[in-house]
Amino acid sequence: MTGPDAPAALRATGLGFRYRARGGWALRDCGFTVPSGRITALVGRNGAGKSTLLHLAGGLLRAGTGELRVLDAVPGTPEARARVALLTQDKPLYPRFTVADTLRMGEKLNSVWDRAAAERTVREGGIPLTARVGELSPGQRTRVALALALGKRPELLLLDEPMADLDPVARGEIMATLMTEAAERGTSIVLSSHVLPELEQTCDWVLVLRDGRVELSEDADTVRESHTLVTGHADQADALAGPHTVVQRRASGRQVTALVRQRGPLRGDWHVLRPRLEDVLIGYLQAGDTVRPADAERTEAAA
Ligand SMILES: Nc1ncnc2c1ncn2[C@@H]1O[C@H](COP(=O)(O)OP(=O)(O)OP(=O)(O)O)[C@@H](O)[C@H]1O
Repeated sequence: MTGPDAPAALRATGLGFRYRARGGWALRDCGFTVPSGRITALVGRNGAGKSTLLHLAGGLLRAGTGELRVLDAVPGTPEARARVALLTQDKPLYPRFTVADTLRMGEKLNSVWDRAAAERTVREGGIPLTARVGELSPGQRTRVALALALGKRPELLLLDEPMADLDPVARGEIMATLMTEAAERGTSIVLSSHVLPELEQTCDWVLVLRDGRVELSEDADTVRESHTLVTGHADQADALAGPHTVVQRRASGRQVTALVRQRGPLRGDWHVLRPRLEDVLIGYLQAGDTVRPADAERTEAAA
């Protein structure tokens, strides 16, 4: 179901998780909503918490604090398992099975099964149904694992770096398959990836994690439109941290370049560029020197 009454694909409140009772937090105080029917780019640097979030959503881990819901269901319950498919990075498949055996297993394990969709995904990669899984390349195994996930006809498809070991042609094909899934069936897709240019064309929602916290969960067009890349004389840099949020700032001599979440007109003499989604995401990933309005106010108060 899509539309305004559709349940959110993912909804988190105060979500936290740590792998060991006294270990660090892999996710901390995460609150966000990803609407259904979207293709979501889950982005963050290594160790940001992307796999942890997907494993929680897929029911492989249980939330430590707070709450996570998938399509309004508790992850890991029979209701959620029937509607959600998760493709993990390790893609667990039986190496002794042939591809045909693997798809037959998918058919047996799932109450809904679309054999044609599963076989098409495999065939598009030129993988014979008689091939043994253990003798496939990592990219070919990815395709078989994806065929299992798609055959299940999930309402929510969670993909942890699905493109990592695919060749460029296969990446394009898989992206096209995912876009068709979303457009024709309203499937919600959340995919983690480090390949930002590929996300630009495909994704219409972005979820950015940094150090286990949510930095951004927003419509991709809104993200593009609300950010600007500005360049100008460093003297006027302080004027940026007024109503705006300086996501990232880089100085070079007397010039400063900043990615700004703009709220209202800019004061000062700035050369302004509209960034690509990729530029905005990189800005958030690099944002060690973030200056927010609140930070600026604290700095001013302390001065
Ligand atoms: N099995 C585990 N045991 C203990 N700590 C873990 C485990 N898996 C992940 N972590 C820790 O949890 C944090 C989040 O890791 P996670 O794998 O979710 O990040 P990620 O964003 O998926 O990273 P990457 O881009 O490298 O795949 C990291 O600090 C990591 O060291």
